[in-house]
Amino acid sequence: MCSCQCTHSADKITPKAIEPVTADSSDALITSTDALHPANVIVELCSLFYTNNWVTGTGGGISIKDGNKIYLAPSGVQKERMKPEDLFVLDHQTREYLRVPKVFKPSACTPLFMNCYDLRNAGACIHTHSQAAVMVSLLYENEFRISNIEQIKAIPKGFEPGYLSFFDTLTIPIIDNVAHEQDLEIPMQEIMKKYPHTVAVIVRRHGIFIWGENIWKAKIYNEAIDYLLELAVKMKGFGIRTDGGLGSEKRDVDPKIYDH
Ligand SMILES: CSC[C@@H](O)[C@@H](O)C(=O)COP(=O)(O)O
Ligand SMILES: [Zn+2]
Repeated sequence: MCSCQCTHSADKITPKAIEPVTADSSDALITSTDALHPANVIVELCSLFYTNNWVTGTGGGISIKDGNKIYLAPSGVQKERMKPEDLFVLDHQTREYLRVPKVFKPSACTPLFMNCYDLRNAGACIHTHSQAAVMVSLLYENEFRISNIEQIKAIPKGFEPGYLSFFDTLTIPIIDNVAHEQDLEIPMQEIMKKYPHTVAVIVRRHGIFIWGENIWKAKIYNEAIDYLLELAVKMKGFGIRTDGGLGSEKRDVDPKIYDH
């Protein structure tokens, strides 16, 4: 019975909202002298990615999962100035915040990072506003495909253990952007189910989401994929095919003509 003495069954009672945990009482979650603590790694990598032009102007974000705890960069933060105390910590099972920073709101990327944890059992997710990803999303329609480039070998096959070979084709799906980033949650889930082997999703005119078993794998995938995206844009500029074929690509000034 519920507390109002009515006949509602207890299992239909909405759980009482847990009081938000203040930053003061939960600083231990993000305070460590260990450079490999997730809070310190997120700060380090956000700063590094800023210098690569991947997360400038507050765009993009990084999240790391450590056991049941999910560490998230906050919304609207200048990534190169971010500190461990700016981070959110979320309990994966209960979806309750274990820690909220004093000033920042949760990132709009949060539901998209949760997609990676829920659907792929990822250990970390990276979102960048890479210009190469944006350019590729304008040059390819539904998929980015590239083959016969050495750097492909840094990307996992996905369908079985091991990495792609030089002659394999790396395929990354592209979805359309929406007005509010959190509304990408369902389209991203759908494309992740349609491409069960991919470690990344490109969002047209926006950027890219990349995940991995842990943050260091995700970092490698992000660097390797961005290298391939940037290279593909240059290759297309010279009319060179990205599928490994030797012939020139048909050049067309109509931006509606996409590669296949
Ligand atoms: C430059 S604003 C970019 C945001 O709308 C969003 O795309 C993004 O990547 C970061 O969202 P945020 O809520 O600031 O973590
Ligand atoms: Zn974004």
